[in-house]
Amino acid sequence: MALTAVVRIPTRALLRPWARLRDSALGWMEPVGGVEVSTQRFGSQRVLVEPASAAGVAVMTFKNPPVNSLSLELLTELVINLEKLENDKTFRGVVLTSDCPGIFSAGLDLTEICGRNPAHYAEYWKAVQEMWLRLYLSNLMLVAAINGACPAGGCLMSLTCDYRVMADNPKYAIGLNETLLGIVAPFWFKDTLVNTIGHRASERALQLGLLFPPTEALQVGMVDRLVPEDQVQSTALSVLAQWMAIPDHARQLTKNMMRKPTADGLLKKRDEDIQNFVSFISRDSIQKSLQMYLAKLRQKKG
Ligand SMILES: CCCCCCC/C=C/C(=O)SCCNC(=O)CCNC(=O)[C@H](O)C(C)(C)COP(=O)(O)OP(=O)(O)OC[C@H]1O[C@@H](n2cnc3c(N)ncnc32)[C@H](O)[C@@H]1OP(=O)(O)O
Repeated sequence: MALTAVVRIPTRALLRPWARLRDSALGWMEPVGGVEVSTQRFGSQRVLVEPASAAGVAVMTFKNPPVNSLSLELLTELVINLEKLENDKTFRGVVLTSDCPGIFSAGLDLTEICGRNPAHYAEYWKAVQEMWLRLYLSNLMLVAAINGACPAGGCLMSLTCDYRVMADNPKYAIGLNETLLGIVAPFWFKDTLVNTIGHRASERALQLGLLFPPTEALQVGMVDRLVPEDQVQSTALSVLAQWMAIPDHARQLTKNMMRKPTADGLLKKRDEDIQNFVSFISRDSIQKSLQMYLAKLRQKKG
């Protein structure tokens, strides 16, 4: 891939993302008798965080209607809230789920990667990398409660979790469908998939941009369990309860041992990956493909 575009990569946003967002996590920690304890509900506009009834567990719900596309704002809020959970030692496990009926996440926000300028593409891609790195290397136990469609970046987000529970509804599908949009899943998307379903299945799934209905997703190992739609979250919570029985220290070191080499692949060349993305996404032919895809999505209603 030609590396032609050279862009300044803004670091302001993601080094201290909270500096550019009004932090609406009111009541996150309140001093009680000199001890900090978690209060009932926190989070931000697009990412709600609620402690579950089981001690040590939180539910993180994405609320970015209509389709939970991964806008720059949603990505930033996700990282902020995850960091808060990581820092609050009362939490050991998190369920990730969606507030948008029938949709877990539509993946990257196409309006962030279409018709913008190179500096914006760079800032956005850095946020996507950050989301992946933070989730993939999280010390917390993460369980995805996939209660709807889960294409591309939505699928990637779920693949960073330690376990995936999906609604058994044939209307929903999950997969890395990038090639259908005329774009290429980057190597770290590919690595995450290979680590989950193996090389041969990934090769086929990535080339064909396969979106697997739940039964096939279970067969190929992309999800771990299918349950009726109204039991997705409760099942995710009961899976977490089982994982909580494992001593944290041993589990965390094991997770890190399994995942760090993959994460290092990106950590070693983050800037190069951003330059690659910007130069690829700025091509006229790629912008045309994305515009046509967006237009098709928008026409569906008409
Ligand atoms: C080296 C370079 C590498 C480049 C790598 C780039 C990696 C990219 C990863 C990605 O994630 S790209 C995004 C891929 N996502 C998709 O293909 C999903 C597209 N969306 C859908 O299939 C459907 O919307 C849905 C999620 C199945 C939901 O269907 P539903 O019928 O319920 O809703 P819609 O009417 O289709 O959509 C409502 C509304 O939302 C807009 N929209 C949908 N998806 C996106 C999106 N990803 N980004 C931005 N906007 C999206 C859609 O256009 C509709 O808008 P309006 O018509 O209401 O304006």
